[in-house]
Amino acid sequence: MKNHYYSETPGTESKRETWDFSLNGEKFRFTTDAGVFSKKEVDFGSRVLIESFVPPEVSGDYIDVGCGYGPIGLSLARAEQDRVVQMVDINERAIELAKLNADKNKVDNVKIYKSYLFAEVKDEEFAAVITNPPIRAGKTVVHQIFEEAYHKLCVGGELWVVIQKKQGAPSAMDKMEQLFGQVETVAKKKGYYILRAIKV
Ligand SMILES: C[S@@+](CC[C@H](N)C(=O)[O-])C[C@H]1O[C@@H](n2cnc3c(N)ncnc32)[C@H](O)[C@@H]1O
Repeated sequence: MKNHYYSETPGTESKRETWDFSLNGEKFRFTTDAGVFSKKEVDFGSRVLIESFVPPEVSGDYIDVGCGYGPIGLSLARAEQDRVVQMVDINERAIELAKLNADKNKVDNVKIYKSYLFAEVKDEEFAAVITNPPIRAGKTVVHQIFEEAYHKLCVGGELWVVIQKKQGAPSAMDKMEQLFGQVETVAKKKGYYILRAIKV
């Protein structure tokens, strides 16, 4: 468990790298490290999610669950500076990097902290829950994110998920439909599905 990207404290020796990356036409400089997800470049699925995302009509904060070193949350926060984007992850090294990356990229409208799923999240009534979920943590954890997201969203709030077909997109869709009463495939690219469910 220790060396997986979803460990609380990665056992692997730190080996930080810094690189530039454009997301939705905005330039970012990210520092990543051994023991965090997709450390060489922004994950393709996360990129498709960022590019497909359409802000919900309702006002309120967003939360990026399993934020890693921060590409999704920071990109959404830069795009919508009148909202606060909360970013949580279980991996302490990822949280440290997400804070550093927020600072270096001058993104202030974020609140970044360690949390097992929503365990430390005190706020309710989010306008959007966005996640590239930790598939390797297992289906139970992924589906738990959807369940807790439903309770943490305001009416009109939206759950946005990126998931590969081969990593469980069909069962994710079933679970989201069960909880929200509907689910929509907003985009499909190279086997990655972008799913959205609205709390009505
Ligand atoms: C697929 S990665 C996505 C990371 C990041 N959002 C990105 O786009 O690069 C999933 C993330 O979920 C985190 N994670 C795993 N289990 C978790 C849990 N129980 N609670 C919170 N985060 C968790 C992992 O540490 C990892 O950073």
